[in-house]
Amino acid sequence: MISPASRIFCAVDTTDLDAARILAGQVAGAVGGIKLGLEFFVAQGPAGVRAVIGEDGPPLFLDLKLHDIPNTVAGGVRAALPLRPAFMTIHSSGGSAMMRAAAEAASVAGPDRPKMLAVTVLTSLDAADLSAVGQDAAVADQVKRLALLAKESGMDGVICSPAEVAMLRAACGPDFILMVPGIRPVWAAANDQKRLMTPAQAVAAGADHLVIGRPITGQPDPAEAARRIAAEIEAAETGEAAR
Ligand SMILES: O=c1ccn([C@@H]2O[C@H](COP(=O)(O)O)[C@@H](O)[C@H]2O)c(=O)[nH]1
Repeated sequence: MISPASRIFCAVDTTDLDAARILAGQVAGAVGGIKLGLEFFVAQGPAGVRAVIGEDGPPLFLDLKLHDIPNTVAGGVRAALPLRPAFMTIHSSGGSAMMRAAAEAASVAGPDRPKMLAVTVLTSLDAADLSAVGQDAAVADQVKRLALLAKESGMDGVICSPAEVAMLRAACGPDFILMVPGIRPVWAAANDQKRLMTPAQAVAAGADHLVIGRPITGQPDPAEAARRIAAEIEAAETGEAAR
């Protein structure tokens, strides 16, 4: 069974290289991997990623959320392969041809290729936000539609909110990876996240991995916060097993 700590990818969202290295060092051993995304990558680029992860560092989730025409996204994926990410993201709303091109580009790396994940509906959006951009489907229906398209288009999994995990696990099967942000322990602030649940609820619903930033990185002792979250997941899992 996958350990609670190894499910957690800590989102290191900063522009500062030293701060990122310190955070990654602090949470090493308390989480399963490090997520570096837009904010860090724009500021520090591939060299910064290498400086944080190192040669034999933790699994890297490179969350660039690529969204462009198929040729450009495929080029972006190929350019990221030397960083050896375990996971990469593109936007499912870029469409099937874009996702297929990305999957094909990743496959060049062979068995060590990154697992390709498609963002469905950002966890910061609710029904009113979707409606404002012309999408009047219920959020869960839109997430399901995009996840099924992602699966058909060769994606290994999706990014979804914890609220859609149980539904997607049933719709997409046991092997489709569900990487889940919008995670908030009861003791953490929601910030800009709108579709959220606790870590224990997300894992109980069937999430494979949890992406957690501010509830860990905003604490005075990030490692202690990560361990606290892992303990909450473990308590829920043990309780479930005992029932
Ligand atoms: O729908 C999405 C997709 C990605 N994210 C990313 O996850 C982390 C969450 O950070 P918190 O501080 O725990 O809110 C962040 O890096 C986002 O870019 C997401 O939140 N929602």
